[in-house]
Amino acid sequence: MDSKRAWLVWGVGVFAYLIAVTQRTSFGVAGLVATDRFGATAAALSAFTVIQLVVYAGLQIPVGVLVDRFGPRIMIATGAALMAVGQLQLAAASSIPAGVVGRIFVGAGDAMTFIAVIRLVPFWFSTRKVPLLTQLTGQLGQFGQLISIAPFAFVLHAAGWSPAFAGLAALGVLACVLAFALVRNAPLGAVSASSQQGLKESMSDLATAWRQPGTRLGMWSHFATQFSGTVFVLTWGYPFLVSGQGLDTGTASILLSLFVVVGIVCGPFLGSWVGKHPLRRSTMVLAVTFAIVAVWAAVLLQSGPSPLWLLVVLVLVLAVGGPASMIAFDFARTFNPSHRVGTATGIVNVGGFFAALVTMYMVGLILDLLNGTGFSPEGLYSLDAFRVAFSFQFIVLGIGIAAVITSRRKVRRTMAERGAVVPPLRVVLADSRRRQQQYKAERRDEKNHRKS
Ligand SMILES: N[C@@H](Cc1c[nH]cn1)C(=O)NCC(=O)O
Repeated sequence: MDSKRAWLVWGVGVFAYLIAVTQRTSFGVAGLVATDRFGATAAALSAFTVIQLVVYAGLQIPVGVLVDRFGPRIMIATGAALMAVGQLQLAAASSIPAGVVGRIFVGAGDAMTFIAVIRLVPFWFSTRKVPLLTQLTGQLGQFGQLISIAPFAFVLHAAGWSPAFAGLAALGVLACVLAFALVRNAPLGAVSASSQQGLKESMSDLATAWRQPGTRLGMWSHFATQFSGTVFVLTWGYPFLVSGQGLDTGTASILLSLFVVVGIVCGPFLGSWVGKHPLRRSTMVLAVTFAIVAVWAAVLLQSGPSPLWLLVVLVLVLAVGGPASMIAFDFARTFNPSHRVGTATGIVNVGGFFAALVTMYMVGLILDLLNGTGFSPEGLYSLDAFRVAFSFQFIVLGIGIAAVITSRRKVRRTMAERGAVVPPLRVVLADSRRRQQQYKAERRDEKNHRKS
């Protein structure tokens, strides 16, 4: 536990996840070049990202079961290898179907990585460190986006399509080799991170993980906090900022890069806060979700473009949703026995990505419908059209908030049946105020006593 070896294993895991995020986000950066190469329309191009995400989200639960069955090492290495194959296929592809096949491989390999990497953390580190390291894993991985935005984009424009994607495939091979060589599922002599159970037992574990209210609380927490930022970064944020709000492309790109910075600043804070206040995790999830509702309301209720400071606040709040969504994995870990954590993590991870896919699709659909009916003379990506289309998020946020509150009630009831009662927040706050006053009064008395 907490040994040098533990840091090495975790470091390689984080590297593999960072490379997975690079592979995931690389196609977004290549949009314009892809239009020329495949002679594709915008709709056909968005299919690349949507299909990749559908594969990713669809594989979360089977992959979670496989992580429990075979352990993280083999899953991380296989995931990296699949992504390398996918990027090689894309490097060679010159038709849309061939390109989509490449992205399917990338989505499948990506699906294997994150769940397996955060599964390593509780096996290698003491319980005290786990929430912080889980956060750091999530946030450090997001730097993969910056590799897509800068070095990958540079190679793409300087050397061309095939060398750029072949380069990404090489990074995948490197991650695969490092994972095979250096990652071990658990320290020597510790309970193994893989189990010998068959399909029947795995299915029964899946059902048990789903029935556990803490797993569902995690899934809904992920659902509520993560989707709005994911939709913004992966699809509609850039056109909203540039065409809708009238920002120049440089400012819009800087705002989108802020996501990574905010995550790395807030992640450790949220991680240590969760470690200190495990009974208040869902309160933090709700606070962040309400902040997302409030900031979207403030932006979408403006009759014209929002001032820049408000757009910066929007991006900051959406970005905090990333670290807040990592709290969801803490629920999966603490409410399930270790042999079922991979399965529970897979269930949790479906939440945010499912909500993001539905929202991406619905925003596009509403924009198309409004354009078809001539709602806005300024065209498909006008601010008014975005204001209507983005309002769809309030429905998804509302569902998320209601589901978090309902599943939290269920979790607390189950805990109370076992004798662990979670006191209401107002009682805790009143108690802490009373203790502070008492402490101050005692200090005052002590001073007076010394003086006299
Ligand atoms: N919550 C995210 C990770 C994250 C952290 N900050 C911003 N995003 C998540 O669910 N990750 C899963 C993955 O495969 O990336």
